[in-house]
Amino acid sequence: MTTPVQDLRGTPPVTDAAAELARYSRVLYERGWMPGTSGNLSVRQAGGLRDTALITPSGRDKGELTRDDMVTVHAETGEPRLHGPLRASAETCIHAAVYRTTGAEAVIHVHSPYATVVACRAGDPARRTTVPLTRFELLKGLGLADPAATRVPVFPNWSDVPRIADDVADWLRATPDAPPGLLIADHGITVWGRDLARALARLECFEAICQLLVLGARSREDHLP
Ligand SMILES: CSCCC(=O)C(=O)COP(=O)(O)O
Ligand SMILES: [Zn+2]
Repeated sequence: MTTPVQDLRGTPPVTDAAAELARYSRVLYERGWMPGTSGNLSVRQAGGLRDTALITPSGRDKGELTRDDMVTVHAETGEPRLHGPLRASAETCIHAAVYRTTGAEAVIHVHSPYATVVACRAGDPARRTTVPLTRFELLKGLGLADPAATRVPVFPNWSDVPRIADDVADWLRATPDAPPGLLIADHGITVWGRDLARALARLECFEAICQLLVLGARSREDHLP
C-alpha cells in the first residue's frame, strides 16, 4: 500500500516496497535524524515473501539509497536471504527481534536528537532502565491500550549487538503492553508499526515527547528512573 509522508506530498505514488524504504530513508536523513551513516529501516514483505524483510544496507549514507541497495533478510532471524554485494544493517538482529515478538510490519531506527538525549540521560551502561511517561497528549499517537501512561525501556548499548536484540526480545515477550518503541542508551531510538507510515508517525510522537522532556516539561523525578 502506498504510504505518503508529509515531505513527499505531490510526488507520484510509490508501490514498490524497496523504493518506499529508500524514500523514507532519505526523508529521515534530510530531517537530520540519520547523521553520518547512522540509522536503519526495514519493512516486512507481503504475500509469499512474508517470511522476509527488506532492510537498509550497513554503513551507507542513508540519504542516498536507492531501491536496488536494499538487502533481503529473514524477517524473524535476520539471516541474509539473497546474497548480493551489500551487507544488511549491523542492527538487523534488533529488527528481527521486533518482528518475531510483535505484529510489526515496519521498523525504523534513528539517532534523532531529542530521543538520543533522553537515551543518554536515562540509560545505564549495564542494565535496562525505563522512562515513565504520563499525561502527554502525544501518548495518544503511540497506539497504546492505555494512552494515559507507559514506560519506555532503555537498553544497554552492548557492543555485541545480538545481546541488545536478546534483551529486546525478552522485554517484548514479557511486556505485552509495551509501547511500540525503545531507546538504546547513548545511541538512539527504534520504533515500529503496521507500515512505514505508522512507524514514522509514532517516531514523530516519541521524538516530540522526548523534546518536551529535554525542555523540562516534567520534573526530573517525574520522568527519569
Ligand atoms: C555511524 S552509525 C553506527 C552504527 C549505528 O548506530 C547505526 O544506526 C547504523 O548502522 P548500519 O549498520 O545500519 O549502517
Ligand atoms: Zn544506530
